[in-house]
Amino acid sequence: MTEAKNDLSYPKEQIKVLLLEGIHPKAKENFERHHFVNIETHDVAWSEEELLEHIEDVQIIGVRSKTHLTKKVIEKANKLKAIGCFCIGTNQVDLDAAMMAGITVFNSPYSNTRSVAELVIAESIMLMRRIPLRDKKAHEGIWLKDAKDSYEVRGKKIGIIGYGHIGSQVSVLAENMGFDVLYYDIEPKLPMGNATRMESLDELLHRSDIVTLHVPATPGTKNLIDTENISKMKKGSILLNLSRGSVVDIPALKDALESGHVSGAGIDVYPEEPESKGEAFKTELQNIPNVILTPHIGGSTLEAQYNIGIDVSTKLINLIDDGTTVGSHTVPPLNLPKQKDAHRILHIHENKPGVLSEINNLLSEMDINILGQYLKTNEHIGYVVLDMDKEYDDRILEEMNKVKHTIRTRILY
Ligand SMILES: NC(=O)C1=CN([C@@H]2O[C@H](COP(=O)(O)OP(=O)(O)OC[C@H]3O[C@@H](n4cnc5c(N)ncnc54)[C@H](O)[C@@H]3O)[C@@H](O)[C@H]2O)C=CC1
Ligand SMILES: O=C(O)C(=O)COP(=O)(O)O
Repeated sequence: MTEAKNDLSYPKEQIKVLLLEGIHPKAKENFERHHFVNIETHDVAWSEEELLEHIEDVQIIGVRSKTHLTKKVIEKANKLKAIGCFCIGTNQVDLDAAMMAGITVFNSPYSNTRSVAELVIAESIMLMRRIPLRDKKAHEGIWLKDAKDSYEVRGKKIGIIGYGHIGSQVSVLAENMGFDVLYYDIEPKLPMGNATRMESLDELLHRSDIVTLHVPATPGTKNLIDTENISKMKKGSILLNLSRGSVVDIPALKDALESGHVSGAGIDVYPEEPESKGEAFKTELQNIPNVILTPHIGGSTLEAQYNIGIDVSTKLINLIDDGTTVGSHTVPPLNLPKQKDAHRILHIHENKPGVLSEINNLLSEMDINILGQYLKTNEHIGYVVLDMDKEYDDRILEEMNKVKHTIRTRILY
């Protein structure tokens, strides 16, 4: 067990906020409006070495999809209270390490959903009409006017793999465009509109004219679309991947595009992606006809980035101000009322028997009256919040920290 960490409710100017990867300025503005002053921003992602060098004084870090917060970084981040993923994916953070260090991790689960879904529809039409080739030729001064291999999307089958926030939003837009929508998810999901749930991935692959991926990066989705599954796709069908680079086996897709088994692809995410804007980029899919390659910009619209900036910074500010963890992927989610005439103890501990009774005994021995008590646990850790009506006394923090299995204690006063 690591040593428990103490945090007092100290002035906000001492809280260092580090925002990486060009997070929208609205986030910084929001922190400033809430009296945070020590905010450092950078337009690029940081490497593990850079993080290891600077993470020790950081209390709040904001990243997008490129900065990897590994176990090694988290173990060095002694003061870190919270990580904000200013995006949907959280796979760039070692969530288990963060949880066991009592670090709250937030993301923005809906703010760029629509942006991704719109791009899926746009690319579906562009690829069904073989626009990449005709666009290239027109730029080269060649008038390629014909209807060869060009189809409407109306009446075609779009197969959505992963029917979560983005997949179901694609479903609604696609149906409105006249697509016949099929979907497959490992969880039971109700259909939107007239969409049809497929019993198996195989069934979806066999039936779809366009297959679009909207699953997270997990061990279960690694190379989900490999040679075997590509061979189950309809001849001449199209593949879209705007989810994560790990989901598609790129050499297998390249072979299928070259053989014509897959007639087009829209790829936004790659197994290896450059860290920052303007860097060189290489993929085996370059210069293959009817392939749209985009630099991981599915969620990159001004609307989405603005909304994400406000959403995640607000969650981080609420955590600091009153301990609220709603939306957390690590510390159990608690929605807390504002403190009123009380000090608040926030205690994160390993979820082992006896912790709560030890805390309650301790408080009663110290003659502390509890005005409100809130608790949420998950399989590994517990989060208990106690409002007390007593003058703040340094000993409380010290004693709370001695409670067995304590990970972190913070007091707001
Ligand atoms: N290109 C970009 O800029 C963006 C990419 N993304 C990616 O899109 C992913 C999906 O986002 P959301 O829809 O918001 O996530 P979500 O969590 O709402 O939905 C994911 C769905 O995938 C399902 N799923 C998981 N494993 C599966 C499997 N093996 N087969 C079938 N279904 C499976 C889940 O049950 C869930 O319903 C994110 O995890 C992120 O990686 C998200 C936003 C922007
Ligand atoms: O929201 C996500 O998961 C994304 O993939 C978008 O990532 P980004 O913020 O553009 O680095």
